Amino acid sequence: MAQYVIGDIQGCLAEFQNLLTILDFNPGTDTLWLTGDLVNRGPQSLATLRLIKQHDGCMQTILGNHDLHLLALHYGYGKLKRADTISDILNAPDRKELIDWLCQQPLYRQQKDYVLVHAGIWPEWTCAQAQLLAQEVETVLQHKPTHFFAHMYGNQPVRWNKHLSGDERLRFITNCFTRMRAITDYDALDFDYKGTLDDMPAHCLPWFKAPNRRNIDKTILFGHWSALGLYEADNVVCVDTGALWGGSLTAFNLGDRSVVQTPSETKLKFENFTHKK
Ligand SMILES: Nc1ncnc2c1ncn2[C@@H]1O[C@H](COP(=O)(O)OP(=O)(O)O)[C@@H](O)[C@H]1O
Repeated sequence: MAQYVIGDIQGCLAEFQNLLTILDFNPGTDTLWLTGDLVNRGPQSLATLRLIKQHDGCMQTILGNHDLHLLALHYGYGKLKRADTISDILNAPDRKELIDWLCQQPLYRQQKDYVLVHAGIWPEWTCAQAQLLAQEVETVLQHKPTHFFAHMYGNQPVRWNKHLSGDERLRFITNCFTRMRAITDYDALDFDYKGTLDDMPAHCLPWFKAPNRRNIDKTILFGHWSALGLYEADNVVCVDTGALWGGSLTAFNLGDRSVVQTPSETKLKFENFTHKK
């Protein structure tokens, strides 16, 4: 009856399957929370998405920025980039079923003392408020997807104001849940910084260290920030350890807070190569 949270898979199916084997994952009794970004940049986005959809009772996800990018492309918005590896999904015979299922996934999950989001929660929002704001976006995404994706891309506005309305409000909420890492000058979203905590410029702070942070009554589980890596402090746990970038895929056990990791296939191939040399 174990429950784990697993970081951004991004099409790294081999690492995901290795991790399930090490955990001795039992779909009948165990559950997974996935931090989103199931697809893109990695080698097996289509097979990963199919596997998770097939097990959606025991593998529960939320949406990350790369999942939203895939959905936007399906609805005719955004541009396929050179590094994207999601064309196989867009060309798949079961494209519609996969997209319809993905579009129904939330931005926020909560259970007992844990909350799951892809990137973070805006510091001034309590968990209860964040849950309602996520639902505002989910409602539009599920019922008016074409409208939602027509207005999703963009970095503005960078500050929260409860009077924000319409597409600007939806964009700000979506950007917090799926793209935020650092904030600048205590109250503005920063979209540039992706590096480590040690190298963060003086005018930036990670969202979870903001002095005005109000979502500290629960432990917030998130991914999205591979340079942060496994981070467990400040009432947050980051489990994105860069499976895609030669790091590892991480599972964090919500019962005893133990950690299991499996190295990325890229790293294994490199080590075998240098070993043979
Ligand atoms: N609101 C948005 N504005 C801009 N890009 C977005 C937005 N939502 C999703 N995306 C997608 O997020 C991805 C951003 O990639 P990148 O900046 O490299 O982030 P990451 O570090 O998560 O890979 C792109 O695929 C982009 O299309």
